[in-house]
Parts: sequence; C-alpha cells; structure tokens
Amino acid sequence: MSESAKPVDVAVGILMKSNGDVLLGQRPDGKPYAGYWEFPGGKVEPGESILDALKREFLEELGIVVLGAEPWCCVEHVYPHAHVRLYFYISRAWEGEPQSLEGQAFAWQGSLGVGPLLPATIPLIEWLDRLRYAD
Ligand SMILES: Nc1nc2c([nH]c(=O)n2[C@H]2C[C@H](O)[C@@H](COP(=O)(O)OP(=O)(O)OP(=O)(O)O)O2)c(=O)[nH]1
Repeated sequence: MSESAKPVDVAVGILMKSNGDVLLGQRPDGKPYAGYWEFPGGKVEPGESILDALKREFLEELGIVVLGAEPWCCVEHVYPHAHVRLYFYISRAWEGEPQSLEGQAFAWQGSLGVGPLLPATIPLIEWLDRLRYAD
C-alpha cells in the first residue's frame, strides 16, 4: 500500500451559536480546493489528540479559544490530493471573536449562503440542519 493511500486525520470544528448559526471559512489560495468553503480545522499532527488539534487550529486560524467541543461524526473521503478522515466536533463554548489570521474569509451562516463547499462536507449540512432546527 502506498503512503498516499493511508488516511490523514483531520480535526474539524463547527462553532454553533445559540440561534443555530455556524461558522464557515474559505480555503485560502495555495491549498487544494482554494476558494471552497469548509468548517475550520486542519490536519492532526503526530502525537496530538484530535481535540488538541482542533484547539490549535482554531487558535492559529481564527484566534479563538475553544472551551469545549463534543465529537459529532466522522467521514472518510478520497480526494485526488489526499485520503482524509474527518473528525467533526461541535462547540457551543468558546472565547473570542473570529479574526482572519491567515487571510481567509469567514462567515456565520444560518441557512447556507456560501459555496461551493468541500465535497466531503456537503452531506453534513443536511444532518446539521436536523440538529440545529430539531425543535
Ligand atoms: N478544515 C476542513 N477540512 C476539510 C473539510 N472537508 C474536507 O474534505 N476537508 C479536507 C480538505 C483537506 O484535504 C483536509 C484538511 O487539510 P488542510 O490542508 O486544510 O489542513 P492544514 O490546515 O493542516 O494544512 P497544511 O498545514 O498542510 O497547509 O481535509 C472541512 O469541512 N473542514
């Protein structure tokens, strides 16, 4: 099996406000799928827990301190550039306002008004809507 066939673990965070709005970011130039929208996050480094990776990425990308997050679901996807295993967490507790520390655009969204989304993230939106607008 070649090295590229091994899945890469990615920690992804969905910050959810009490009104159900969630934070999306746009992938910066220079990355695969530049310009596509995604939930903030990034690759887990060797020896790092997924939750620690999530906290590190939120601090590096957005200047946000994640105070708590719950694992929600895991999705695997094979892209031409990588085979990824995405660990999605939902956080309702954080400190700070998002800042664009890596030059990326971001937006709080209720019903989804930005696109395109990364292919592996598209099915999540319907599942998320069931959760956000359950009652
Ligand atoms: N953050 C995030 N990544 C996603 C989502 N959906 C999805 O398929 N991915 C994929 C795209 C990438 O192949 C991978 C994330 O890796 P990345 O390249 O953005 O991570 P990173 O910031 O650690 O990158 P780098 O240090 O290597 O530049 O996960 C999503 O909703 N959020």
